[in-house]
Amino acid sequence: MDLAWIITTCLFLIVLGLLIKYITYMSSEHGTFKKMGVPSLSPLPVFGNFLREMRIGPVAFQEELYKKYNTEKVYGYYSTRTPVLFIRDLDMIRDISVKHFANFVNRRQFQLDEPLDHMLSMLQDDHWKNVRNTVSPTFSTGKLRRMFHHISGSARTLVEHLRDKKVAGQAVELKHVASCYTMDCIASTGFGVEINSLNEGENDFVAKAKAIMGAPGPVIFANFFFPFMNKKWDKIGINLFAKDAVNFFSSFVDDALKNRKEAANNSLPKRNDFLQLLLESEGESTTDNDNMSRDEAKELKTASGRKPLSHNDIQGQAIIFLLAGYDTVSTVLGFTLFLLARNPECCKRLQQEIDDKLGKKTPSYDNMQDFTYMDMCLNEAMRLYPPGFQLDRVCNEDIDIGGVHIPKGMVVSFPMFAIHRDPAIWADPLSFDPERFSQENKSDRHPFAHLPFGQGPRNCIGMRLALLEIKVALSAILQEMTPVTCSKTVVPVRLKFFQMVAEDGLWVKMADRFDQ
Ligand code: HEM
Repeated sequence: MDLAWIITTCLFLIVLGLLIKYITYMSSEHGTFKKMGVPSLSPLPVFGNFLREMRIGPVAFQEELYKKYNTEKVYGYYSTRTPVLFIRDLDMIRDISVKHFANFVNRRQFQLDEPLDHMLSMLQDDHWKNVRNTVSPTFSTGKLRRMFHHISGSARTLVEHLRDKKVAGQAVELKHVASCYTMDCIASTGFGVEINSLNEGENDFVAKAKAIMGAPGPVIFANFFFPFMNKKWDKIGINLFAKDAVNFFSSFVDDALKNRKEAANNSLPKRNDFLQLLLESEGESTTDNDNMSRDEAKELKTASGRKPLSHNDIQGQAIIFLLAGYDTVSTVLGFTLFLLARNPECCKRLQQEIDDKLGKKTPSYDNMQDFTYMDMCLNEAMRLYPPGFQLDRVCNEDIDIGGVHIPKGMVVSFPMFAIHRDPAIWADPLSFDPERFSQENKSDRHPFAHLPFGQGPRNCIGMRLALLEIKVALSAILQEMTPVTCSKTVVPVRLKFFQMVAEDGLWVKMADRFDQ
């Protein structure tokens, strides 16, 4: 027999063996839901139901399944190899998020390089508790008050920009202007950097921040199809986030921290931004954190003692501050202004509230707290367009909840977008109606029917900062201008495939309030 033939045959058998092993491994969990007696989509080998999810996009996929299984408490699908249990029942969502939180501390893991794997959203168990405990006080009332002047400065720039557009009679794309405003807020409240992205375009900070935020793209799929690679992507030159941008921020944070320590040693004035607060927050107690209920704070305190944050921990929190606060805040601000333009009666009522509380005064931290109707409008905008449209947790120990046995290791997911538009919960769900959030109407509804910031100890840590940024911008804009629909306005809104972003943009014009 010729040697070349033997080598080719051996190679062929090795490749075939590896392929069979790969297919077997990737399909090995595909019987899970059948065994559990839980209804689910039938999986394809290796892919599970991933192809369908990618063909119609995760938002439409979530809604499709929610409607298909409308009489079930739970149902499943396979995200390539991984079984994902959708929880439709609101009592079960409550129990998983709060009552049985100890069983569901962590989120689904995606393998990220350092320091991204140290971002709070990615951390697990006691490491997460320790970092959350340390970072939480940086979002307390006192700390937000100290950041306030940065936010109101950015809002002034935004209003000036919109005023110019109004005078020129030009249309405005709300997601774009809201993103510039949010970037200015993040740069100043997070890093002590003053930028003016609306008028000055991209500097290094903005360009690198955008590179990190827009980065994962198709490479993220690698995580779904090669889950066993486990942090080895870096070694073969594949980075899920733009490496040079991550390095830029890592050095930026290092330099800033070094300067601040030196300044403190020389008794120079402190800055009032997230990095400074992160430096100071070590040693503070969670009782300073009015971001969460007493029970949640108690839950956090059970962590085994507080440890100082590592270098990677600090870097990770600086980057998550950037990642988690940019698209979310700009999405909510953009959609709220757009929905107000399309619902002039609601806009008028909100302007009346702003006039009553503020008159022509500049918004201050204290008068941001009692805008009841503004809260209702924001809640309604986040119902229709929740930036984090699906939440997940991983079960860390077998447990029975609501008559369903959830095994250890199971990924559970809350279909937030679909719940927020369920006609059985919300009458005429696609209409914008802030009255849904009046005290009376709220008390008639399940408290877990509205989840824009998540719930329980692992909810959004930046909620109060986010709402502050949005409210300051809204009140400053609506004090003197009204968003109105124009020839460029496209309705109904078509959402992009993977994000809570309008495919055709959110176009309006700004009208002078006092000309109408
Ligand atoms: C309107 C704006 C925002 C929305 C709608 C939003 C929404 C969310 C949601 C739904 C989660 C997951 C909660 C869960 O799993 O139960 C989350 C987590 C998180 N958010 Fe936000 N967010 C916003 C703004 C911000 C801002 C401004 C920051 C920081 C500056 C931030 C930082 C975080 C972090 C660090 C986590 C992970 C928390 C943890 O794992 O302990 N978010 N957010």
